[in-house]
Amino acid sequence: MNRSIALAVEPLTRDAFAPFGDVIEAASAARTYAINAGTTTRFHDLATVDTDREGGRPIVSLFRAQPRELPFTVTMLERHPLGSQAFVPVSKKPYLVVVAETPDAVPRLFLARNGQGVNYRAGTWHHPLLALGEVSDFLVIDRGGPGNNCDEATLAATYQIPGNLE
Ligand SMILES: NC(=O)N[C@@H](O)C(=O)O
Ligand code: NI
Repeated sequence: MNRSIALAVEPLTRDAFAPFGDVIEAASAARTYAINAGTTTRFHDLATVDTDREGGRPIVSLFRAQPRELPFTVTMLERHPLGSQAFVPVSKKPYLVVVAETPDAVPRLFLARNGQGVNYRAGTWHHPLLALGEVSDFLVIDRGGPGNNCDEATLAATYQIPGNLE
């Protein structure tokens, strides 16, 4: 059995996540401006929802995720070739994001905190939702429609998410 490779956790930032998609947070807004007579601030255009391929449409769902036990072994990744997929936490609980350029590349492990959301670009290899600590709700914006929109890959190596993420 091959040894499992330890992953180093990185803070989730717009620039670090750029190869994989968007970070949904106020700090990532290209444009921020007051609306509604100054009673509201708009953090504009944080992510691109790309769901129209092959007759798809954007849908909004709620995911209620059970927390994962750490340490956790990453053995598979998935991608959605026909559309983007965004996760916005309803709470401020941290959660984990695992992405990779290809199934053969060493994955990147990001810690999302303080309500940060992510939008996986269509085709981005990622691990299914990894909530931490308690049952966590996420608003999910992704593609509804015909066709296969989920490819899974069993990884040639396995990767360890450590128990202590601090
Ligand atoms: N299966 C499903 O809708 N969820 C996954 O795509 C995920 O990334 O969590
Ligand atoms: Ni997914």
